[in-house]
Amino acid sequence: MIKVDLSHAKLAEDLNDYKDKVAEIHDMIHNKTGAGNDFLGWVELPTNYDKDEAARIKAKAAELSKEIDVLLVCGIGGSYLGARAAIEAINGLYPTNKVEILYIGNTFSSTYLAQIKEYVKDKEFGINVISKSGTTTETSVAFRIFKELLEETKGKEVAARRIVATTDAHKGALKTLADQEGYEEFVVPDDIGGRYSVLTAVGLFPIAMAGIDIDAMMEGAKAAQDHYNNPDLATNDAYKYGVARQILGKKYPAEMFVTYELQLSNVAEWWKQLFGESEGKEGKGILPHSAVFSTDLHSLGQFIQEGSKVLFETVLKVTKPQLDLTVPSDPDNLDNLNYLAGKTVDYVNKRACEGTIDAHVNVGGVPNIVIELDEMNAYSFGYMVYFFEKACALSVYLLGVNPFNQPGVEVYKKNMFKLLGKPGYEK
Ligand SMILES: O=P(O)(O)OC[C@H]1O[C@H](O)[C@H](O)[C@@H](O)[C@@H]1O
Repeated sequence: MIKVDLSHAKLAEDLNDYKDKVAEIHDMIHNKTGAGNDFLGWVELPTNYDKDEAARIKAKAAELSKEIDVLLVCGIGGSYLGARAAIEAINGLYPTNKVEILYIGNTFSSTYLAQIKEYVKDKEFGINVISKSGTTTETSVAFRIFKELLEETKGKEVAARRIVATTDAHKGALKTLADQEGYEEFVVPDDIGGRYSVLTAVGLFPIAMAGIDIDAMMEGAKAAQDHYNNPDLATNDAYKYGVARQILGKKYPAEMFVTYELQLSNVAEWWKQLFGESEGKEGKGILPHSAVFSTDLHSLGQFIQEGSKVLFETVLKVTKPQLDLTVPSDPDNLDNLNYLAGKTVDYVNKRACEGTIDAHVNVGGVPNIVIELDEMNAYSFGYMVYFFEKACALSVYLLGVNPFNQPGVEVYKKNMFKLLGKPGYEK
């Protein structure tokens, strides 16, 4: 399903030197003995996720899909990126499923929110409000605005039926509100942090609303859980990737995650939070960056090829496209393109990928890690998520950092609260 190719990575160290350390960290993860060990619920989630809740998710999604045309997914960071990554990667950017999925709660941009308000005001819409803490300000502000709109246009009873809250099982403002209003509630497990939560209700409900098979996604994740439950660096590709990026990280401050499909740009955003928030602390970490090729080769390609040597690339290559087209033959051939007639567009895309890797690695001196995924569907998405989660935990432990906290995120919030006059933050 996933193959990691390090033949273009130009590693300055032997992977094998990390064998013992990796086996040790594998034990730390599985025996929960490392820093942040109360956030390791994702490790066995594909096996022991709440099946009753999954059934409720499917039932509510089926029921709500009959009633609404637009679902507003109201969350930020780990509370929306995974769902968005999955929905776009699997359904594409112009999907045919009945319910349109839009994202709010991920910004204070008044223009963005006002435009969405205008767009949905005469439509049949519902809201999935998602927040582990239940107090994130971006999410709370957007939810208040759209809850009011829904209640005003449809009445409180219909609104309560069309609002689904995904939050902590026991505490937080959103939990209190959901209990009081009688919303359908789903749970963010205590032992799973936001950036590791896509395979919980956080991701599964919006993904189900997009018409995607969440059982297949969890089966894919389970296959990856079994496959990567293996301390042997020589055969565990998730660990190979985790180690390789740390070896490269000693020389290069940035890692550029590259895909060749526009619909994977939010997989990159999800990946950036996963690695950036897990690793960027104590003055350490590789800056996670991303690009979609060949699109960005026409903007960033020059820098990558010949600019300062600050990055290595991690290329996610999906072998089989979901759809394909053939370049037509043209008798006049005025555009001189007949040499491609009869070839598929994906054939061209793959040659662009091969040519770019060769140019960047062998001419530009930019190391490439290539991660090959055979296809993109619900099953393989679940598999891929688990692969990156496991690789991330290993990689960040290898750096000597707790992968599961994010103390730095609070600093801007405190400043903002002070400036906004939030009670308790005045001085
Ligand atoms: O789910 P929430 O509690 O609303 O949090 C949403 C996001 O914002 C926080 O500030 C954290 O940095 C993220 O890790 C989290 O995913």
